[in-house]
Amino acid sequence: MNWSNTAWQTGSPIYTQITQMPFIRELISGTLAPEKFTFYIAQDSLYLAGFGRALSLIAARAQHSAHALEFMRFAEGALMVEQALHAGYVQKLNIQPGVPLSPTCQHYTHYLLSQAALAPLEVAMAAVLPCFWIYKAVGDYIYAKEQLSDNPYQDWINTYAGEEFGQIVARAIRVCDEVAETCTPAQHQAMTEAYVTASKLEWMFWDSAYKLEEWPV
Ligand SMILES: Cc1ncc(C[n+]2csc(CCO)c2C)c(N)n1
Repeated sequence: MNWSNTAWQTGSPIYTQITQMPFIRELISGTLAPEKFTFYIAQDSLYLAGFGRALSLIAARAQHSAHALEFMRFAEGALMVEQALHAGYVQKLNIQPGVPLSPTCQHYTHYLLSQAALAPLEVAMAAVLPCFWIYKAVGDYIYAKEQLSDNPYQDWINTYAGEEFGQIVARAIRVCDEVAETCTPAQHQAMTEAYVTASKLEWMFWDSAYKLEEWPV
């Protein structure tokens, strides 16, 4: 069995819980409070800036040039989405520059950056995989469930359910599996642990937007 099959099976309860979160249910029904969506977009823009750099670090550390190139493209994709958010939503929603990272956004972004810089390469690759894979699955889930023709969040919903994003995700899974083929069972275990941790942080990211999370002090 590929490593990615084990990872998906291990992380699937977290994926299922994400689909049942109020943020996702209300995105589907179009009833999500605008300030929660705005909070999410502002934090996601900050997240993507860090995520793109984490992907670049992994690209620099990759053993094979083909894998380095893939991660460079992923990094470019993340930063392009960040720029597109700026050009579109950040202006439309009047998000002010200088918004601080929420505690969860800080935790998630810096977890990925530290894994990308310091963890064994295969673990770093596994840590960034839920950002691709869980997002794709959640995007498809929302797209399939959503019934409104005038959902105010339709543009966002279309971004991640598309075929183009599906191909990027498939490539990220393939690189992880190619690297995992050369790894020991102990290394597979460490990869799966990083995958599950990042999956939990995906859950927390949605939760923090729903709660409009603030620093306690
Ligand atoms: C918290 C959070 N997690 C994942 C994504 C999804 N995502 C955005 S860019 C990109 C890679 C493109 O090469 C992926 C997978 C997100 N937006 N926000």
